Amino acid sequence: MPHRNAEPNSDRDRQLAEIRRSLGEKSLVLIGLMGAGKSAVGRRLATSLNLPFTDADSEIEAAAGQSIGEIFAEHGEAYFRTGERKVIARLLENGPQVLATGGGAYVDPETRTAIKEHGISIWLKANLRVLMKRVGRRDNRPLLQVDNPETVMKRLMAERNPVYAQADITVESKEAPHEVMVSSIIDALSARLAQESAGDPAKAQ
Ligand SMILES: Nc1ncnc2c1ncn2[C@@H]1O[C@H](COP(=O)(O)OP(=O)(O)O)[C@@H](O)[C@H]1O
Ligand SMILES: O=C(O)C1=C[C@@H](OP(=O)(O)O)[C@@H](O)[C@H](O)C1
Ligand SMILES: [Mg+2]
Repeated sequence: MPHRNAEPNSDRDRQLAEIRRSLGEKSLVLIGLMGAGKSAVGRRLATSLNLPFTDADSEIEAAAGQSIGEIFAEHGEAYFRTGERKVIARLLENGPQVLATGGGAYVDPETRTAIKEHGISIWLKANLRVLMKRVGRRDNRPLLQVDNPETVMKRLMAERNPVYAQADITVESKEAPHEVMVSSIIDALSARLAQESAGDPAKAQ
């Protein structure tokens, strides 16, 4: 029954078009801890919204001509953070897009201010068990190349979660297919837009 199938699709299309329109030149910026799904889910979110996708870590690697691991090993974390700050400031000029940041980016006050100015931030919030399960698959995160990565992750959660909580939108990153995460993000964005257009004073701060 083409008519019955067409209705939900066009509703979805309208929802996606409304999000794109409301963004203007702003970027959707994914923040959260290592393993939250910023890169993997961000890429699919961009496809759904028909927006370009950018991964800040890949851009840092391209600018440096080195992998994140090499940058940390050869120059140290402070050098990486300086590059990250510069690269994200540059990338934020290219909206609209979906921008996946590395886990430490939003914790930097300058980068956080730039994201607030040029983006809508989305915190993918996951619990320790989910994060550890996901980061265990690859060894490309220098901060976790230690004897007890779970201790480091716990410390980072304690330090960073209160900062991530400043995000415009929080979406729980659960054990669900990537596409389910994309739908949750799109619904959360739509709900926020609806609140904004209704002039919710809680959103005017
Ligand atoms: N919702 C999800 N369900 C299952 N696996 C996921 C989900 N989100 C991300 N992953 C997987 O977890 C790993 C880490 O995800 P990634 O996007 O690299 O995280 P981040 O960029 O936030 O560090 C990848 O293998 C990714 O495919
Ligand atoms: O949390 C962090 O400080 C980091 C997260 C990594 O990105 P992901 O969050 O995409 O893994 C990467 O930027 C670097 O290893 C440092
Ligand atoms: Mg990533």
